[in-house]
Amino acid sequence: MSDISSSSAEERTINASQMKVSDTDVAIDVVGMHKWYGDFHVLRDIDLKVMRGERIVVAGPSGSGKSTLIRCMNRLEEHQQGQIIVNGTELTADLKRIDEVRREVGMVFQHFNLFPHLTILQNLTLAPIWVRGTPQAEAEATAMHYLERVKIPEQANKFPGQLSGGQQQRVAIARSLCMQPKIMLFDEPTSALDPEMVKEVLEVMISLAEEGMTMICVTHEMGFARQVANRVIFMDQGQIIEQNDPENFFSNPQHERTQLFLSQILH
Ligand SMILES: Nc1ncnc2c1ncn2[C@@H]1O[C@H](COP(=O)(O)OP(=O)(O)OP(=O)(O)O)[C@@H](O)[C@H]1O
Repeated sequence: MSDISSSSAEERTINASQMKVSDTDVAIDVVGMHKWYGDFHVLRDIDLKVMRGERIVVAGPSGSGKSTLIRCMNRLEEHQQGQIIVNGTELTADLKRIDEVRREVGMVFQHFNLFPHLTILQNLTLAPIWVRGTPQAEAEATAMHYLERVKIPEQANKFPGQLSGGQQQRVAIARSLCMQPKIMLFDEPTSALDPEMVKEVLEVMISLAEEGMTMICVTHEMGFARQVANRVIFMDQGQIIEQNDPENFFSNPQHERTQLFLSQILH
């Protein structure tokens, strides 16, 4: 397995100019969006346009609303004001399409959320068979393809508890890929992992980025942000207060809250 840390930035940095995106090629459009938990105004006037093929890292202090924002993008959480348009569907307006939207938007969580009593193969084929109606043999072939893709085909018949955390997270990524999503949301996918397992999960995410997957990642992995993101978004107290390409974001943060955050995590 290649060593991310020893790869040069030139080898790994993905050229933003290679992305073929235009104003009409919007994957997710969040417009004037607000969300409350009871009386608590958790997201305030969020505007965010994500183009197809973009790789966005969402950074910010604990409690700033990062997870809530991406959970709103596949309606795991409901917003109360404004619009979230995913692949052309406004999430509150067209509830009938919500299942379809969820299939187009894969999500990987901090805790892998695998069913412990099912084998890896069964975890991967469950939704394709029962949600999509895919024949079992086809679902299993697809599952094996994606297990190869995340480099653990030999684990297919084991149970989640027999795998390391890094392997379980790779299974969770493969499970999302089995639904052939157009967009992948990652909510701190490496936070629950031991340090030595972080790299193997980041490598899978990097390869997805290299293949052009639209990705929005909440992560504290600033090395990943530098290497892979073409935009870093900084949230504070429910607002996006700064966004920039990684080079400028890290070298020249504009907002004092961003400067403080970076000084705390990078030193
Ligand atoms: N279901 C909920 N009900 C009420 N408040 C919630 C709920 N979920 C999150 N919150 C609160 O909303 C705020 C934003 O939470 P969120 O998890 O989005 O932040 P975050 O930036 O992802 O934080 P972290 O980096 O610690 O995961 C926090 O103050 C949190 O306590």
